[in-house]
Amino acid sequence: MSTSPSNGKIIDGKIIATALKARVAAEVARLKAEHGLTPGLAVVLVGNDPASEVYVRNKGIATVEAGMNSFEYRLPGTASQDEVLAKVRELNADPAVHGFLVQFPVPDQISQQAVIDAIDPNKDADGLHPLNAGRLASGLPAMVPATPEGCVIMAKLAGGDLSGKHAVVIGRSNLVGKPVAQLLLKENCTVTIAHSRSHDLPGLARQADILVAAVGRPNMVRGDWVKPGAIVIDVGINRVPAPEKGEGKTRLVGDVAFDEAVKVAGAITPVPGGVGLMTVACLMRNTVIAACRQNGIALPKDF
Ligand SMILES: Nc1nc(=O)c2c([nH]1)NC[C@@H]1CN(c3ccc(C(=O)N[C@@H](CCC(=O)O)C(=O)O)cc3)C=[N+]21
Repeated sequence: MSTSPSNGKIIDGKIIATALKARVAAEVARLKAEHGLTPGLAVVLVGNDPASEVYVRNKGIATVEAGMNSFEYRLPGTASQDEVLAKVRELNADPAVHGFLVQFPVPDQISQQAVIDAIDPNKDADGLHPLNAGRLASGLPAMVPATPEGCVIMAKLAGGDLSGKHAVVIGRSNLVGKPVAQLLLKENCTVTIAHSRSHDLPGLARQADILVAAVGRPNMVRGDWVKPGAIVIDVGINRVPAPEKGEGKTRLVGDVAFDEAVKVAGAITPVPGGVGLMTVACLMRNTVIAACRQNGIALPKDF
């Protein structure tokens, strides 16, 4: 990417995601012109969680802007697991849908894992199916989860070659912590996965050349957890009360106490305007990758 990745030490997710989405749109145009193929992404939303509504809308807009077909399916919050699985099987069989995801969280009566397991691994836009997780861990071609991919793209733009650097990932979820650790390992980092039971989290974090915070606890990582000059990637998206904006208002904060960490870090992603935007851009890219694999079309090596 030719665009500057950062404005001083703040890694600008808007600039990087915009450049990636433009790259995706160009590839979509080529697929249409040369192969008559329009990639399609479907999103399934169960219930009407307000945050999910925002994300699903953003994904739909980005899909259309990239020139792809966007499909949105809504099921009531009372839907049974069988009803959700029936929708998954329908999308598995729909030739216009090359990638899809079921937006999380799903209501309590539905098993998130059962939903993931039912998705055709080739259409698994989120890269969460155990086959894709295993393929990633084995160094095989896989659908890669979008948020972790976005984290690593940002870290590389800020830090160049990551080889030999110590990456400390705080968080061990299947959605972010584990896959981001795998991707950093692929970049030849020395990787530590830390979590809520780790002894001396601040001490572990201070060893990091690349610190990834993916815990879901607002402002948990303080300025004195950051090694001077480290690259800090903040995956947290936490809504907290913002009385200064008015009664009942909220604002978005990450897992990192930004105002403290920005003084110490060499580079840091903001929230909002950081990793979240890359999640959407990488999801667009995944849809193109899935469409090409399903149709035996080769992508440029640097895509
Ligand atoms: N199956 C599934 N796959 C997901 O990838 C998935 C999911 N479920 N459930 C929820 C999380 C969260 N997520 C985000 C996507 C975009 C932004 C995003 O665009 N953020 C902007 C704006 C945020 C705002 O203003 O609300 C920003 O950070 O600047 C954030 C978060 C995808 N997730």
